[in-house]
Amino acid sequence: MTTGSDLLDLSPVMPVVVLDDPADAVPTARALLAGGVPVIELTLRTDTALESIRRIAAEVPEIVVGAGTVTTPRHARQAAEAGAGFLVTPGVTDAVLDAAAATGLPFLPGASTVSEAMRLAERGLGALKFFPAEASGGTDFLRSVAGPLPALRFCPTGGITAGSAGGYLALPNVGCVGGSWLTPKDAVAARNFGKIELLAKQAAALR
Ligand SMILES: O=C(O)C(=O)C[C@H](O)[C@H](O)COP(=O)(O)O
Repeated sequence: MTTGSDLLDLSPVMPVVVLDDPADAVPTARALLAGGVPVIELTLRTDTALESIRRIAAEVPEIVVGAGTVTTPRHARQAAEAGAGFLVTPGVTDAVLDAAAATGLPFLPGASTVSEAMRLAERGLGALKFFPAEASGGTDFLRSVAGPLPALRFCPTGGITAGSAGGYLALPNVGCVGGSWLTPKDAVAARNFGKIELLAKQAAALR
């Protein structure tokens, strides 16, 4: 896997995962894999996220582990050092773009307007995270941009549910959708990894 576009083809759903306890990282990754989802995005919203990435990269090599919520150049460097296989950002700045490019990792930069998408395309980035998807026009936005920007592919994320994912995945410019619903907080807290596996199985069958 070498490009952002390859990332969009790994699974219909990119699981966006917030973990507080790195002890949950490996079992969560294994549950997703067992359900047929071979990719996991650990958000850098918790202090322990880098340790979770480290553990998954070392102990579950069959899953592609990446870092989400990359909002600073430092995040990009730290995630790469921890063994992340890809980076995802909610939006971009020039500094974050440069730092992400310097890691050499496949990268999904966030965009929510046509101008942002065009600027990223100009830098050779053709696979984008459309965030926040529901708040920024959802499937109507994606249908509209497919006309003027037919080469761009998206991973819409933000407010998408098991129920609304299918509508996004039916669009030709959507590679996958991102969502946190595969790893609900209560299931992680209860260490109910069977529930995560079941949700992953349902997500894997979406396309
Ligand atoms: O953390 C980030 O980098 C983000 O951009 C935000 C997340 O992608 C969304 O919060 C996904 O979460 P849900 O809306 O619950 O599916």
